[in-house]
Amino acid sequence: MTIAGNWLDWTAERARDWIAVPLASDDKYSRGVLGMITGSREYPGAAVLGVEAAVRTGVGMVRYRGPERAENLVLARRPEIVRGAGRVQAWLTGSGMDAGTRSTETTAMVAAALAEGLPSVVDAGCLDLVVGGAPIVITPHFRELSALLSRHGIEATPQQLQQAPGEWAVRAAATLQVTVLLKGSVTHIASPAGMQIRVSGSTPWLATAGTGDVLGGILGALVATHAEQAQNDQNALAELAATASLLHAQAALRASAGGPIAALDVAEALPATIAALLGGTPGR
Ligand SMILES: NC(=O)C1=CN([C@@H]2O[C@H](COP(=O)(O)OP(=O)(O)OC[C@H]3O[C@@H](n4cnc5c(N)ncnc54)[C@H](OP(=O)(O)O)[C@@H]3O)[C@@H](O)[C@H]2O)[C@@H](O)CC1
Ligand SMILES: Nc1ncnc2c1ncn2[C@@H]1O[C@H](COP(=O)(O)OP(=O)(O)O)[C@@H](O)[C@H]1O
Repeated sequence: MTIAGNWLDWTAERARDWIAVPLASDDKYSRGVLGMITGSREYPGAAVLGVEAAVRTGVGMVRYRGPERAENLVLARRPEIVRGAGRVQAWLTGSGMDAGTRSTETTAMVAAALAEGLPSVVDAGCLDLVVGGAPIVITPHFRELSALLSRHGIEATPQQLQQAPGEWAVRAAATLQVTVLLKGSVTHIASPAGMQIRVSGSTPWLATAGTGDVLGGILGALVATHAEQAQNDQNALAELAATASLLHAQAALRASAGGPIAALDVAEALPATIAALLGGTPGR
């Protein structure tokens, strides 16, 4: 473990502790159910990417709610997914949505989901719906965080955020009172309680469309499988976020092997990445 300044550099050893390995006594519900409200008519593919990543990370079940086209694509790719309303342990919302074109019905559905107070991951097109003080982790890139801060009266360009990502992640967590995962070549995670974690060692081949949607799915699955801890402790949410980012980076390295990758390749590399992280012991 390295701590540079106030930043804790996240390691595989620490990430390992946040993989919920199922026990003989588990069933799908005891492992945790992730509710996903993602995708839109404009971006149906983002729903597929997030669902694939969540399933490949390991979760008891995914319940998906979204527009018909996205739902059809999700089910065509992953028949394991259950559609419609139902009980969940955590939510992932916003990937593949645009706050500017989001329907009133979708806005109401996401607001109701977040109002349940369950631990939630909020991405892209639902960042405007975040309420401080809840067990929420947001996953913006620089443009998204710049726009979100502006809603709270703080003006900073995406370029300014990129020049000092750690400082801005900390400031955003304090202002918004949620855990912030600020994406970049180095990803910075800050909790309102003051935890600061950095994840590096990825590959620039990750700079391709849809990899952020994959990260959302990974984090959603990790939160759903640790719902109780995430509910009660913003620092647990920060450690889960760091673990998701580390898995994302390692899956990208595995999928890339030095060459180009597509977002779905990263999701598909997750099971082998997780097995390697756990030490490759079957049944561990
Ligand atoms: N497969 C899927 O379903 C995918 C779905 N996705 C989903 O898409 C949603 C929006 O996410 P995002 O990151 O694209 O949004 P955002 O920060 O508003 O960026 C817009 C900015 O980019 C700029 N810009 C555009 N084109 C440019 C160009 N050629 N060269 C240079 N600049 C260019 C544009 O600038 P402008 O054209 O206005 O000058 C504007 O500033 C989100 O829900 C995400 O989940 C993605 O994950 C991808 C895969
Ligand atoms: N140059 C880079 N090096 C390493 N990782 C990167 C780089 N650029 C982007 N990433 C990672 O790729 C992902 C891109 O996410 P995002 O910007 O939301 O894309 P999208 O909206 O297309 O899914 C993030 O996890 C980010 O940390």
